[in-house]
Amino acid sequence: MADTDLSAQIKNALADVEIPGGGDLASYGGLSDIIVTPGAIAFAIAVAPGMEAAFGPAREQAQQRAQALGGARKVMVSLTAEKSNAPKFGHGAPQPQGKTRVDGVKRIIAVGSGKGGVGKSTTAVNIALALAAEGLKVGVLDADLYGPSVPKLLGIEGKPAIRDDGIFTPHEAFGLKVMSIGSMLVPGQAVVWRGPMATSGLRQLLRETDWGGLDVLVIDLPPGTGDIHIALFQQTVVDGVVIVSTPQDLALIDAQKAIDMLRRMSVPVIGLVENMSYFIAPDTGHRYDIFGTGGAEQAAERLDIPFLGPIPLVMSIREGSDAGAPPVAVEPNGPETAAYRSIARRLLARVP
Ligand SMILES: Nc1ncnc2c1ncn2[C@@H]1O[C@H](COP(=O)(O)OP(=O)(O)OP(=O)(O)O)[C@@H](O)[C@H]1O
Repeated sequence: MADTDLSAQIKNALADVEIPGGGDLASYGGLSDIIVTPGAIAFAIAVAPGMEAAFGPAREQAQQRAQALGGARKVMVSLTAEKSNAPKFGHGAPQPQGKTRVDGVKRIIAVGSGKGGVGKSTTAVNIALALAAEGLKVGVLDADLYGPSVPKLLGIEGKPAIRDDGIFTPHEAFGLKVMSIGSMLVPGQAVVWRGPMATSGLRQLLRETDWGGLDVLVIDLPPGTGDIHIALFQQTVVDGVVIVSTPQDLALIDAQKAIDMLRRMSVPVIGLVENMSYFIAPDTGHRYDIFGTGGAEQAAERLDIPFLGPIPLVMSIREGSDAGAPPVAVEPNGPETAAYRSIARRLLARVP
């Protein structure tokens, strides 16, 4: 059945769901679009602040109706309450209330960037592998809704398994437990996963996955600063964020914005990684500082955050990434692996 037909059928079924104060859910103004993908159904019910509990039974029934029609798809129905007074953040502001840890995950490290295409996902995956090489149990959550590339980087295909109780069983690759928001999307559909939909999707991937006891979960964030970041940092204890930048100035200015946001939200910045920092000639092994290296290190100093290290621009990183064979896993003795491992060790020194 076409996704649009199923979406319409679900909406019809919601006409039987009564909401507090009278009326039915299908005609309720707070019901979002119903998004249907090959693996998931997602929609949100926006309610007035304080009405979350009253709407609980309606959400439950909506979930059941959608599940009955959706077959094996994972159903995500979220209740969202718009806060009338948006929280204010500032330097040294108290942590927003309600941040919790994720069951079975000791530490969460997020990897972000000011802009896209700087190699954030590549860095996130290889840092995760480098942490695993230190003997830690590591997972990766790809939260980059607008360009989920972790499955390709780790050679993962298909959807994660879902247990009878609705909990995801993550993929496994090179010893990592892996979940990607990409497996819930169909190409071109990311744009409709806005606001509450995207954030509730992320929340479920994070909290309804059997991570099986991790020392560290590495989250690959979308580039920039958006809804996903704000929701994650408000709801979940993130132990620190690594910012990836390239040496070019523009990327650094964008990185600065990301760092400002983290400070305003009282999320610790672990440090800055300079990706594609210098070029190693494959034939001679010579190093060339093609962009004038050191920009990120100086920027880190200026911003008063630690510099975690440079990663070279090397063909093997690109080729290995495209082939689902990340260098840290497949070339444990290569120079690029040494760069990632040194960054991982500096990172560990900053996150207890
Ligand atoms: N150090 C590197 N050397 C060579 N190529 C690299 C390096 N880092 C990343 N790349 C390549 O650059 C491209 C972009 O990398 P990646 O997808 O990790 O970026 P991103 O910042 O996550 O992008 P997006 O914002 O689109 O998610 C990929 O083709 C990747 O293989």
